[in-house]
Amino acid sequence: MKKGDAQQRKMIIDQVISSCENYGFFQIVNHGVPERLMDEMLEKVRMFHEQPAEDRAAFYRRNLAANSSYHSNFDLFQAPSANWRDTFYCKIAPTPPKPEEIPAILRDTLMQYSDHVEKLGLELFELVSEGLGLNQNYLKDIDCAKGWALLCHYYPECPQPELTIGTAKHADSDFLTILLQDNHISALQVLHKNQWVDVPPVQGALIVNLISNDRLKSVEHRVLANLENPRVSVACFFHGTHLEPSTRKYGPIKELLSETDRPKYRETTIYEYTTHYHAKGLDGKSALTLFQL
Ligand SMILES: O=C(O)CCC(=O)C(=O)O
Ligand SMILES: [Fe+2]
Repeated sequence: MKKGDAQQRKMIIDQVISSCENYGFFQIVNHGVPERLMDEMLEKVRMFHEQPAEDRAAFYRRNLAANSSYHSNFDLFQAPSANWRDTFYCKIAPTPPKPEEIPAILRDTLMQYSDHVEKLGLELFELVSEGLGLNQNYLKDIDCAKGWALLCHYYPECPQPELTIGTAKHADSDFLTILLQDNHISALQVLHKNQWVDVPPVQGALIVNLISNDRLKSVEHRVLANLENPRVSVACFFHGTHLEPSTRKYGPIKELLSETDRPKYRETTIYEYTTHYHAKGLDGKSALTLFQL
């Protein structure tokens, strides 16, 4: 991902775009986030979730507008079924968290990891803008990279995994997700041509999802529960202004539309979209349906 070599950059962009067009995600290894830090992040997330309940309780809250929260199933009261997972959620930008909003056991590692992810996120928005034939700063200029949050998931081992699910089928609610998954357990699946396909962990790799006017697929995915061991993952959601009030409207990018490529969705604000996504919960249906034209 080094800048400079124009031909190499073009090749990376082509791969990113074609992978997103065909599969809705891609895996990257040469991303600038040190492997040592990725492993440390997964380990610290595991340690946080495996502390005695009284040490975790201070962070327990269900308010998704809070700067940080620790909860089991953000959509517990909305979705038709619960997922077998707990999550520590922390907003990173535009306003960085106060130290006391992050559990001490995670604090330093989480901040170091987020510095690297933020740089990678910005670079990915540039590459994707360019790949779509837009100005390099297009997606950044419309605030896609303005706000983001980190979700530290923990999927406890499950005595009867066939009766439940780690994360129900969904497409992410943000512009771009950077996912770090456990090195030891293959549980993530993506829906490709109506079939669930495993995305086994690759040492040192990060997974990236995107959303768009159906040109770059917003891939549907899920996580299976498993019997043997707890599984840990860290999802970084670049979701713009999220639940903060903003009147900026988002819709299919006008510069990419034509007589033959008409808008498939109406415009909406990030607030409206996010509120709808949360109210619906992970019910297996696409949140985009409401906005379809
Ligand atoms: O745990 C994972 O690997 C995926 C989590 C996920 O899909 C999400 O947070 O949206
Ligand atoms: Fe997801």
